[in-house]
Amino acid sequence: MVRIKICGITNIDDALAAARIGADAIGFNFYPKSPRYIEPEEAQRIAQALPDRVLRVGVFVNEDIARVWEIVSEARLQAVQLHGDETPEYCAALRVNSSDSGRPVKLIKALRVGDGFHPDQIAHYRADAILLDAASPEAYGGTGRSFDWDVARRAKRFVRELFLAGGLTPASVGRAIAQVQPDWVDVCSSLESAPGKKDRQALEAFVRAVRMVEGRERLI
Ligand SMILES: O=C(O)c1ccccc1NCC(=O)[C@H](O)[C@H](O)COP(=O)(O)O
Repeated sequence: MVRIKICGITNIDDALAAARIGADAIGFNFYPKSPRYIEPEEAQRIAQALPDRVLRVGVFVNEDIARVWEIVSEARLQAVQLHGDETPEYCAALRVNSSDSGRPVKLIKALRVGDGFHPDQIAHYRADAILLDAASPEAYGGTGRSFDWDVARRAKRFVRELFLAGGLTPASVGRAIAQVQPDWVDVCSSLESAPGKKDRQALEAFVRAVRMVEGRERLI
């Protein structure tokens, strides 16, 4: 079963709607330059209103490790998504410090697929999961750009758990799943009516498209 992560949640209405419609994970963005930035205190308030089954993920870009753990603890996150230029050494150091949080926190390393990408890179990261996103000169993520899914398909054998991201839409996600067979699909901008604000119909259409490809559309 492919799981669904809805990223860039900034308000409780969108969070609860995403959970109700069937999201398996919610992403909170703690990169101050993102139009989807959320204060840790607000993320905590939203996180505690979500059903337990929904994974709370914090998205970070080149953040100081101590600050990452501060936010993990404050917002009671269950996963950290590193979406910047974090090195394998940074990931290893973050892992060592993870014992400070007193509970297991999933580490997701995002890699951007552009000209310089090679699946061999993946082996260098001690992460629980790898997220593949499109590279862009303009922004680290949330760009709505996609990349050649065949790269993701080939990279899958190097990965314990794969998140497929980058420009997925209700219309394209079915084909992406069929081609790549990822463990997760991750989506942000195609479901927005404005940056940081999700569109209810698009959310529903996305979840329905994922369930359809699995041949088990549910009533939502
Ligand atoms: O969404 C952002 O603004 C963002 C900014 C900086 C780093 C990461 C960011 N988003 C991370 C995500 O997980 C997005 O869901 C992923 O990049 C896919 O976005 P989209 O192509 O818009 O579906």
